[in-house]
Amino acid sequence: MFFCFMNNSANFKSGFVTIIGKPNTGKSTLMNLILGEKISITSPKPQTTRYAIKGIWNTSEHQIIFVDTPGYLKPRYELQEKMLKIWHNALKDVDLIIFLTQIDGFPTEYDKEVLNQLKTLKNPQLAVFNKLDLNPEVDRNELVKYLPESINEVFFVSAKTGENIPELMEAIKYYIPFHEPYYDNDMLSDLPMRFFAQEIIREAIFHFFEEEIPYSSAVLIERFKEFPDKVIIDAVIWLERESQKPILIGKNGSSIKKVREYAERELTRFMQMPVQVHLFVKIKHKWRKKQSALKELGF
Ligand SMILES: Nc1nc2c(ncn2[C@@H]2O[C@H](COP(=O)(O)OP(=O)(O)OP(=O)(O)O)[C@@H](O)[C@H]2O)c(=O)[nH]1
Repeated sequence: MFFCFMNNSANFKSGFVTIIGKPNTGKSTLMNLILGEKISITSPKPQTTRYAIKGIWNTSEHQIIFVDTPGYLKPRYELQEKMLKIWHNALKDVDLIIFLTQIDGFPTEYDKEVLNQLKTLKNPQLAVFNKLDLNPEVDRNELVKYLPESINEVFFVSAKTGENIPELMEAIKYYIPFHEPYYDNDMLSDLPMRFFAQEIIREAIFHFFEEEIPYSSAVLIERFKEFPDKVIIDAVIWLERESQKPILIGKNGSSIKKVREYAERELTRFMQMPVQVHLFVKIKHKWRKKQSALKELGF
């Protein structure tokens, strides 16, 4: 972690914001929109975010650090237990909690459970109803009735079209305390590039495959070598069963080639230099259910 004290904390604001809510409500999309850079993965399938990812929003007067938490869910197996722990940790000690939900179907049992947890917390809280573009005529008063008193302000936005996002961004700045910046101000994230490489490869797998393969895959970067003119990355994709291997690889390697090409394109764009990705597929039997395997894979 880098600290820098160039700014006078008397008028500089800095703090931590966590975005919580049901999977697939648009947490990653919202954070990427605010930060103006793609640093957390997005996909139309739920639960693609397994980590608390920090992204940093720097302005001349603010430094706001976002923790993009996994969707809250009741643990069913070992991996989800870990995700729930990450979720709880992300709530502790943050300066602002953004409860993100989508207008359609609100309040789900899920929303009610999360809002019940929020009631007990003292941090400032914003409720954000996303996907306004899909329900522009919604009766807002009807929805607001379900919110607890712990919520300070309510916003109706579209992370897709950007509607009402500037107003939300102003509110975020307002609730952040006066404090010197926590990080060097040209940093977008304190996560190493190899973490992004891992996430982008996972995103590619979510993009090209159905249900079973993405949820059974873990990606581990084995080599990340930076040269003056390019970056070379070797990554292993761990699957749970032998039978999944031919699916991921595809006929004559056609499917895994798509994953590789997607990852190379996205990483080249992000790192602004050519990136070569080499992928290897291996099996770790039922890794999602084994404590030791989860540890080895970095969970
Ligand atoms: N129409 C519409 N779609 C949106 C909006 N915001 C996000 N989406 C879509 O909703 C899907 C889920 O978005 P994500 O940002 O991945 O959701 P998330 O909450 O981070 O999901 P998890 O990682 O599963 O927790 C994607 O297909 C987005 O493109 C919005 O304002 N309007």
